[in-house]
Amino acid sequence: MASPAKQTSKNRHFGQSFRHALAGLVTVFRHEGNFRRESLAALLVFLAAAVLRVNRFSWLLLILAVLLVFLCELWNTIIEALVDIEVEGRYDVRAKRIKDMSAGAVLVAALIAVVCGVYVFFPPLWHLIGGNSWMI
Ligand SMILES: Nc1ncnc2c1ncn2[C@@H]1O[C@H](COP(=O)(O)OP(=O)(O)OP(=O)(O)O)[C@@H](O)[C@H]1O
Repeated sequence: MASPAKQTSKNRHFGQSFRHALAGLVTVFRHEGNFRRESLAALLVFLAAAVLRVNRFSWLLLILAVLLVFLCELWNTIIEALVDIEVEGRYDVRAKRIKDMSAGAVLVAALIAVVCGVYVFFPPLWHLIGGNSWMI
């Protein structure tokens, strides 16, 4: 997925832009342990959804929740990289604040994903263990 050597000019066509965007995703996947863990968690969530045969709306909810977490993790990685370029390894209290707020955004996205997961999986799991139907 290597890009043309040392390009700094604008991409000339959609294919080139798309290739660079894909290279960006591969870079995040290779270098960010959190992104890999979240990808694994997403796979398990989709596997559980398939096994429990959840409905179309639940699939939509799960896919959007997973994409939201990926998006926030991507932005978090971008912000960390920009901060690191700026401070060049020095301790800076503003760098700490920016990185911590950025990580906070990922946490909020993860909480939204957990709420979606509970909404989707609680009823079928409750049904599976024979719980009372008035609960759901
Ligand atoms: N230059 C800096 N100045 C001050 N604090 C910093 C600096 N760099 C990092 N930190 C602090 O250290 C923490 C870890 O920074 P690092 O860049 O390693 O993030 P990370 O481990 O990749 O985070 P995440 O788990 O969100 O991906 C930050 O959340 C921040 O609190």
